[in-house]
Amino acid sequence: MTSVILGARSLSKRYGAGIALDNVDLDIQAGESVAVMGASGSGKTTLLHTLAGITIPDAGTVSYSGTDITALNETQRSKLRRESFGFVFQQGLLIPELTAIENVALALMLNGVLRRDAEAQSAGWLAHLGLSGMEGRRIGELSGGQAQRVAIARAQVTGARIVFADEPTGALDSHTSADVMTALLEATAGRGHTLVLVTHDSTVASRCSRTLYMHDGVLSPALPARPGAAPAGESAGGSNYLAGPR
Ligand SMILES: Nc1ncnc2c1ncn2[C@@H]1O[C@H](COP(=O)(O)OP(=O)(O)OP(=O)(O)O)[C@@H](O)[C@H]1O
Repeated sequence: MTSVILGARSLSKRYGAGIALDNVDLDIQAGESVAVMGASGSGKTTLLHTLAGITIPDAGTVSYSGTDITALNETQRSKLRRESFGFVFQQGLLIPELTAIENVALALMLNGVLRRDAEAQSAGWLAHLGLSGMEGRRIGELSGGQAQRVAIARAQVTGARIVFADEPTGALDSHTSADVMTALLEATAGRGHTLVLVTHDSTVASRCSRTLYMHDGVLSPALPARPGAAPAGESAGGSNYLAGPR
């Protein structure tokens, strides 16, 4: 038995004359790890942000556990993001002035957890991710891979059912990248949670249970045969519907 946790229907998004999402349909099952690959500018980040309720599509819907998040107002969407989603981005989301444990605990404190309890839970996650003894270091005092593990701890400490990761290993060497992917997969799909990640790295994508490709805003389960060709698997005039594994 499968359960769709995140579903997109007929998503379209334009920026001026450019099309970032072109009639995208997608179902993601709980517990899946889905990698989205594709050329620069093909629409991967726009898709990730739209699925996460950060960007509102021009047309189409995104439903999370049966709720149409495109119909929620900004306050409701921020609450949903805070409580149910986690984010691991290549840069920008960790606060450099705070220590590792403060960065993780902040996610809980924003949900009303008292600092002492928040830090206790955060210490558990940091230890789980191999960062014992580094709780008091500021982000700049950590390596790239250690900082990404702090970001994974922060994304998971609230019990997020879906983690969205944009190039989570983009700045890391291949060894550290493999370690971060192991941590990210264990913290998400390993616990029955869901991971949606954007990557340019086919080795990273191969660690996920499914890889999708963006090409000029069109989502496909297979690489386009050649630049400019219609993505394989998409019949002429057919639907771009991508169901998860059954
Ligand atoms: N806020 C924005 N304003 C204008 N155009 C945008 C905006 N965000 C994205 N775009 C455009 O939409 C298209 C898709 O961008 P997006 O960032 O989703 O691509 P991407 O596949 O993630 O690229 P990359 O791999 O380089 O990060 C690009 O042509 C981009 O220039």
